[in-house]
Amino acid sequence: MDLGHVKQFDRSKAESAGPNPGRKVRVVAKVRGFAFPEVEAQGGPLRSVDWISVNKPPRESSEGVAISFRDNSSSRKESYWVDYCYGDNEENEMIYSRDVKPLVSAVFEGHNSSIIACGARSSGKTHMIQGSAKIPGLSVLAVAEFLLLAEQNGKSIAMSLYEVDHQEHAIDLLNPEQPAISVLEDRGRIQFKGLSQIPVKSISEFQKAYFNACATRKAAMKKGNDHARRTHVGLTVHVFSEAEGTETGSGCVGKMNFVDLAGYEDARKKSCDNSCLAETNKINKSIYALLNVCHTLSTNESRVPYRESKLTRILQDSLRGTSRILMVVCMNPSFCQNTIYMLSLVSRSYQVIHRVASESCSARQMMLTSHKSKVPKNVSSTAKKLTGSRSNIREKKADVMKSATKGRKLYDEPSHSAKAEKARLSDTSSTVDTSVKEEEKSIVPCTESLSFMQEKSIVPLAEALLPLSLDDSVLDARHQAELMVENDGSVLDARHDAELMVEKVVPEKTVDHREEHTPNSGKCKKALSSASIVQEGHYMDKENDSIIANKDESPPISTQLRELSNNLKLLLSSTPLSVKIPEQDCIMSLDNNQVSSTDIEEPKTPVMEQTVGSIDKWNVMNAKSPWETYSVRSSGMKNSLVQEYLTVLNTANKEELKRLKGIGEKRATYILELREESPEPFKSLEDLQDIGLSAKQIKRMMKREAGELFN
Ligand SMILES: Nc1ncnc2c1ncn2[C@@H]1O[C@H](COP(=O)(O)OP(=O)(O)OP(=O)(O)O)[C@@H](O)[C@H]1O
Repeated sequence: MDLGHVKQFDRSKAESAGPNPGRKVRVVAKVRGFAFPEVEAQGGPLRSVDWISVNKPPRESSEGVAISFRDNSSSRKESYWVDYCYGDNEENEMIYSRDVKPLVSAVFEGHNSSIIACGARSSGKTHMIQGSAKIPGLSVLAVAEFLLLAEQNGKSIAMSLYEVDHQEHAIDLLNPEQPAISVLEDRGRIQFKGLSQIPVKSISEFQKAYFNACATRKAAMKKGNDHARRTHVGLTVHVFSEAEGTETGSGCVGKMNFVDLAGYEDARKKSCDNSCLAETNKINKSIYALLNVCHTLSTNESRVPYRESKLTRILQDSLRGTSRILMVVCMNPSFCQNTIYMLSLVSRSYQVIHRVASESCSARQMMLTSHKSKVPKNVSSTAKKLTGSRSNIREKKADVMKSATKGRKLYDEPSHSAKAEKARLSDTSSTVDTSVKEEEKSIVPCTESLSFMQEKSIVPLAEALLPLSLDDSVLDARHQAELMVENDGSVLDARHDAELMVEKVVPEKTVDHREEHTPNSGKCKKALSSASIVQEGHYMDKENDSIIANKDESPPISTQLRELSNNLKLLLSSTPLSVKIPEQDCIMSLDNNQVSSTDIEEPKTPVMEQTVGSIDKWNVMNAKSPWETYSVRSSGMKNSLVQEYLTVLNTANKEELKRLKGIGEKRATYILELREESPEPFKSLEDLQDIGLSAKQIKRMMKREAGELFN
C-alpha cells in the first residue's frame, strides 16, 4: 500500500492525537489485511496493497488524508478525504486505542456513541467490529474497558444484539424466538419492544453470548440456504448507574453502538434473480439512509431523516444530542469498485465537516446573524443584482420546490455506468483533487472565506456550502413545524395558525401596501409568533440569504413572512391535508404586523385543515372533468378508509381487532400491548411494520379490507 506522504507524517504523533473532541462525526478508513487464502493464492506473504494510495498534504497544520485509487480505466485519479486511514497492517488494537477508547470513557459521562463500519462485501467489517478468537474486534476491546470502568465507578453494563434485514425486520439475536423488535417513540424518547438487554459481568460472558448469537445467525442463514443474505448487525453496550443494572433501561447513563453494516453491493452488477435484486436494492437503501443521517448530523442540521429506515430509528437515540459517531469505511485490499463508491459517500461527510467548520461557520453566521454590519459592500451589490429580478427569484423558487419534493437525499442509488460514475466521482470530490496542490486549494481555511465571499457572488457561495442548500433549509422549516407539533400539543395551534396565515398571505403585488384587520387577529398574532420561531432558528433559504445580504438592515417583515409562507406551503404540499374555502379574509399587513378585515375581492387561497373528511372539497371543485372528480373522490375515499382503519387499530377492543383481515389473536394482543405503552401507536400504515408486518403484507391487508366493501 502506498502511504505516500503519510510515510513522512509522524504516525506516533497521530496515535496520541485521537479523535477531535469537538466534532460529532469522525470519518476514518481502514484497508483490510489479506486473508490467508488470498496470501496463499498469491504465493506467499509478500502481497501488498497496490491499488490504494494515501496522501497527507505537506502542510502540517491541515487535517485529514486523501485516498486515491489506481484505476487503470481512468487517466485521472480521484481522491477522497477522510480524517485518517489505517493501513492493512494496522490491526484492531490500533484503531481501538486511537479512535474508540476515548469514546468509551465519554459514555460514562453520558455521551452516547456509535461505531459504524461500512464498506463493500468482504471488506473486513466483521473482522474489525467483532474480530475473532485470536484477534479481538473493537467491540470486545471496548467491553473489556467498559467492565473495568464500570467496576471502578460502581456502574454496571448490559448488552443487546440485533439484526435488521432487507425487509426492515429487526430481530433480537439474543432471543430470536421473540417477535420482531418494534421501535416506539414516547415524548421524544425511543423505546424498544422485543429487544432484550442481558447483564454483562465478564469479558468471557460477553464473548460467549456475542459469538454464540452470531454463529447461530450464520448457521440459520446457511440452513435456509440464505448465506448470500445481507443484514445489518447492531450491538449495543448499555451503562447503568446502579451496580446491579436494570432491565427497564431506566438509570441508563449512556450507550455505545457497534454497527456492522451489510456489505455494499451494486445491485446492477450482481447476477441474480429479481427477488435478489430487490433485496440488494433494499439493503443498499438502508445503508444510504444511515449514511444520510450521519451526513446530516455532521452538518448540524436540525432535520435529521431518522425515519427513513428501521436501523436509523433504532439508532436515533444514540446518534442525536451530544452523541459521537465514528464512521469507518472498510476497504478491500484488491481492486473493488464498490469500495471506491462507499468511500466516496462517506468522504462527503468529512468534506462537509471541514467546510462547515471553516468557511460556513463564519460565512453563514455573518450572513444570517450579523448581516447589518458585516456583509462586505461588494457582496451586497452583487446580491442586489441577484435579487433585483423577481422572475429570477421565482425561477429559483420553482427549483427549490422541485428539489424539495424530490427529497433531500444526499445518497441515492448509484449510477454505475462508466460515464455517470465518472461524473459523479468528480462531483463528490469537488473539493478534492489528485494533486496535493489542488487539494490544498480546495479546502479553504476560515480566514480565506471572507475574501472568497468578496470575490464570488452570494449564490455560488451558498451553493458551495453544502449544508446550506436551499431544499434542506426549506425542509428544516417543515421539520421545525413538525417538531412543534410533536413536542407540545399546545403548539399545535401555532402550527395550525401558521398554516392559516400561510394561505392567507396576500399575493405578492399587493402585499406591501395592505392594511387590514380580522376577527381572527389573535390567531394571526400567534401565527406571527410561530413565524418568528422559525425565523429565529434561521430556517432561511438561499434566496433569503441573498435578500438579507441585499440590505444594510433587516429585511422587511413582509419579505420574511413571504419566505416563511413559501416554506410552509412547501411543507403542506407534501402532507395529505384537507382544504376548505376560507369563510373570512384574514389578510395581514406584512409591513406593520397589523391585522384587519378587508373586503378585497380576489381569488381566495384555500385554508389548510387537518380533517380528512373534507379532503376533496376544494379539489373536486377545481376538477376539470368527471374523470378528475372521480379520481379526487377515490383518493379521498382511500384516505378515509386508511384513517378509519388506523382509528380501529388505535381504539378497538381485541374482538373488534380480530375482525380485521390479517389480525389474529397474536397480533391483536400485541396491538393492545403497544397501546398500553403509547396511546396512539398507529399514525400511518407504515407503523404496522412495528407489529411485524412487511410493507407488502400491509398493502395486501388493505386491499382485502377495501375489497370486502363490495362483498
Ligand atoms: N485485517 C485482516 N487481516 C486478515 N484477514 C482479514 C482481515 N480482515 C478481514 N479478513 C478476512 O477477510 C474476509 C472477509 O472479512 P469480513 O467477514 O470481516 O468482511 P465483511 O466486510 O464483514 O464481509 P460481509 O460484507 O460479507 O459482511 C474474512 O475471511 C476475514 O477473515
